[in-house]
Amino acid sequence: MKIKFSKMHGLGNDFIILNNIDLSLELTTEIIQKLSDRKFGIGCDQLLVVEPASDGQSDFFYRIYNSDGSEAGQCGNGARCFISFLHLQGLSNKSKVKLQTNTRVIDGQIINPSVVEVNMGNPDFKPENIPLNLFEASNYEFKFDNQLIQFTAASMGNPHAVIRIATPEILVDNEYLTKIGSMLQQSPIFPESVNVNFMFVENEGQLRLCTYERGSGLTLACGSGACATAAVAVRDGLVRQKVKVIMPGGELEINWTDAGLLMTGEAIHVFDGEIEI
Ligand SMILES: N[C@H](CCC[C@H](N)C(=O)O)C(=O)O
Repeated sequence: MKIKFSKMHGLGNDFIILNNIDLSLELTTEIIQKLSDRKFGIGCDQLLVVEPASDGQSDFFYRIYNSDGSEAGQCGNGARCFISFLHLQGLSNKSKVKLQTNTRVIDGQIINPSVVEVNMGNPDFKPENIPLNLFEASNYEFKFDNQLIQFTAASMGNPHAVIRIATPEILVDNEYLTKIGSMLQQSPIFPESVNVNFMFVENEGQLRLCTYERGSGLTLACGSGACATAAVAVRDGLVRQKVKVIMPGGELEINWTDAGLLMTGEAIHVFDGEIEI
């Protein structure tokens, strides 16, 4: 079966986007892994699928798969590209769009053809909603190479752990990030695994972030990670409510308003294609 796709990215966090509004596509884990494979397929961090909404209030269902085939409840950079895709494909001409995921409903707005703002909602710090098998606390700690490492946890509709690092050099030590990230992901305290965010606070208006994502590993940017990290930093009094989050692939503006965490950033169309599945 031949299928059409769009390739898009937000700050180098890259996506294959498919239109499955008629629910004709049978996307097995094997097909998702093959499409996501950067050698044998098209290649992406996440595969995003347009489906009809089922909640009676949203415009579309926004389904999210990681490159390993696992399904996720949120993808911030992907949401901006998904909304831009809806316009590029003529699936919507509304400047404001409501999206249903399997964990949350989010509202997005086209600012211009390559910039989208999404209200990602509020963080949920309750361990049972992350999920995290620990008692409620603002900080948790674990041992790594005889070093005590602290983290906090929040859900943005997908699970996030946030580790504050002392020097920005750690953000380019991919071996260290991968070791810690995969260790936390495999820990029984995160029964649904976790996206691991490494945060360096530059000043009260700027954070640096690198994320070891659940199901995709190190990515160039993570929108839901930027939101979870900004929320933790604001809650801990480290930054102002409106903060620039700088990641290897670029930067996002995160503004924690009374309405929720507003994430504004690019949504870039790279190419369209067809592939046999
Ligand atoms: N890149 C995404 C994160 C995908 C989340 C996924 N890795 C998971 O929760 O399993 C973002 O921009 O928010």
